[in-house]
Amino acid sequence: MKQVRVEKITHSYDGVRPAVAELSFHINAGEVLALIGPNGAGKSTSLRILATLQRPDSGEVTWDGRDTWPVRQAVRQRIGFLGDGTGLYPNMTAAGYLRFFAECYGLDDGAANTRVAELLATFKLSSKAEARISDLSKGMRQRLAIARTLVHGPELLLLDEPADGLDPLGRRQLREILRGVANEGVGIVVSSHILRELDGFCDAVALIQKGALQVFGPVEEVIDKYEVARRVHEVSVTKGLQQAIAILSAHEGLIEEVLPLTRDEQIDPATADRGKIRVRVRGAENHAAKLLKELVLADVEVIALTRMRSDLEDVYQSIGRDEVA
Ligand SMILES: Nc1ncnc2c1ncn2[C@@H]1O[C@H](COP(=O)(O)OP(=O)(O)OP(=O)(O)O)[C@@H](O)[C@H]1O
Repeated sequence: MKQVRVEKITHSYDGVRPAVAELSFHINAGEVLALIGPNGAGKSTSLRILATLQRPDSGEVTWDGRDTWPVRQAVRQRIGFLGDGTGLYPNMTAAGYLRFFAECYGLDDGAANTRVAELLATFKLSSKAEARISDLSKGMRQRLAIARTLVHGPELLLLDEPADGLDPLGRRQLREILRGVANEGVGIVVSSHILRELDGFCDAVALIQKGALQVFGPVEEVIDKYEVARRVHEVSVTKGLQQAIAILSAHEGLIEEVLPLTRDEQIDPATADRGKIRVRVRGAENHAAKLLKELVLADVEVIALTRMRSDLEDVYQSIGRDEVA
């Protein structure tokens, strides 16, 4: 497939309140689309409809312009789907589990063994091939569940909250793996209610809220459209706070907050010598670097300068939503 389009899908489970309403977005081959929204926004419903597991009340999902519902059996062969829960069998070995699915998809012994070995290697599970699933860590189990969705070489991968519960290292590994899968031409839709999980690795983003689309487009366009021109940074100062406030006010004029360095401290922002300043910094990262240099040259003791929010979080803030973590 080249492009999958969700065209004005509306679906209600109770016939009263729509779980998704007039939702439209698309995914191109080789792209990662982040489907973001708070709990209950309609992400899982959208993914199930995309997977042809549920028929929308109205609207359609098309593959290269053709409605998928009449040909759903064939389309399902071309989709990898990870829904709520991993669907792992705890008593199987990692390799046995993948081989089982490879056989379900009709691969012969030789092809199945090759595919299983490839997937175990891609998902960094080769050393655990003969380990029982119940003995794997959460991150490994999650990787195995995703590996299973790729056994049959799908063209579209639909993953419902795949990063849920993974630690930062697990999330980074997952991103790298999915980026690699997308680079081979697979279109990927990943849902999450946590913006930070998906920032920096998806190509396009669809933000949904109460079943309705708020924003859709390539990440860069969305960021430009919502004029995320100023990024919130936190400057931690152990000496020279007033000097730092003066410099940052003169340059940026947008100090959001002055806070104590630690929770136990109480400070008066007008007189304190140490503290944290939250400031909206204009433009690219190198602008922050220039400010840092100026602070240091003015003898301000800066112990850290950290970006507080990701670009997508700033987009979300600028459309006035706060339900996404
Ligand atoms: N099988 C179902 N029967 C009845 N209502 C449902 C069903 N599945 C979802 N809903 C309702 O549809 C709406 C959208 O739910 P959905 O699971 O698609 O959202 P979500 O964004 O995936 O949420 P979460 O992040 O909590 O998984 C919610 O109001 C939910 O209660």
